[in-house]
Amino acid sequence: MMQVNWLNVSVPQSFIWTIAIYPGLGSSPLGEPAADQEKLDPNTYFHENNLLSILTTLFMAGTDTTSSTIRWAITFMVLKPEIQKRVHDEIDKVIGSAVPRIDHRKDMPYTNAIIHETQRFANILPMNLPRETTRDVFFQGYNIPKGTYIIPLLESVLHDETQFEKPRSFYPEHFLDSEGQFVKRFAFMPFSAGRRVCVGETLAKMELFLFFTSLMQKFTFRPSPEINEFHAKRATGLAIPPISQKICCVSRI
Ligand code: HEM
Repeated sequence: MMQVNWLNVSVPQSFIWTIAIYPGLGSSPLGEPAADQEKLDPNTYFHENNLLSILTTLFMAGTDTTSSTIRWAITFMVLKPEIQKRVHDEIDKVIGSAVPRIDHRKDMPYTNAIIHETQRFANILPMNLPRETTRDVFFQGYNIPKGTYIIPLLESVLHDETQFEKPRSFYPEHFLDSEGQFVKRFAFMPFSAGRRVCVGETLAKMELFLFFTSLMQKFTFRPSPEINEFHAKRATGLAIPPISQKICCVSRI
């Protein structure tokens, strides 16, 4: 409650604040009559069980996915030193020694293409998330009864040969036009699509750009001399990372 002295209580300060503190102050964020007792009822939105559940979901959905993608990006840089060099060149030209910012992205089509191609090719959530129909559905000639489990395989779009020239290769040109400018692809759906699309998509895209460029700005990645052959093999997990392999991070500074 210390915060209340200096916060403007009519302006929600954060998600946690909105659910955990605001309703107790006298009115809900929606301007409805407040309810301290609402916070005590486990069936209401403002109960702390709900807050805990939402935050756990955000952490679970938001950490492994992003870190697995970064691990794939580094793996591809180790395997493709000529591509790594082009990313380094673009970082040196656009960012230099500054701290990477999200507004650098629009001037970095090659790096942006690498991140998109990493997500497309690595396909870290091939089984997506299972969903269930809430009513009978007729879709593309099929009757799908209410209560059917649906597992939309993202590979069917991410590796679709009618959509990508070289679906089974790491090929950044999938996201570049003939002028070297970044191009969006309709079939790029690592975050799925529709009403249940990943709620963290925008945050994840910002994180991927900032983490990847920060790492690449500071290091050159090479296979460790201790290992004979470096692979892009899939490990297991919900968000599938590459297998663990030793690499050398050579400082560029
Ligand atoms: C590279 C990073 C990420 C990828 C590839 C990814 C991908 C996905 C996919 C495919 C889904 C399922 C969508 C569907 O069922 O159709 C999903 C759901 C979800 N994602 Fe992400 N995600 C990423 C990062 C994040 C981040 C950073 C957050 C939040 C901090 C997040 C939060 C969620 C949540 C809460 C759901 C469940 C949404 C729902 O059930 O309606 N994700 N994500």
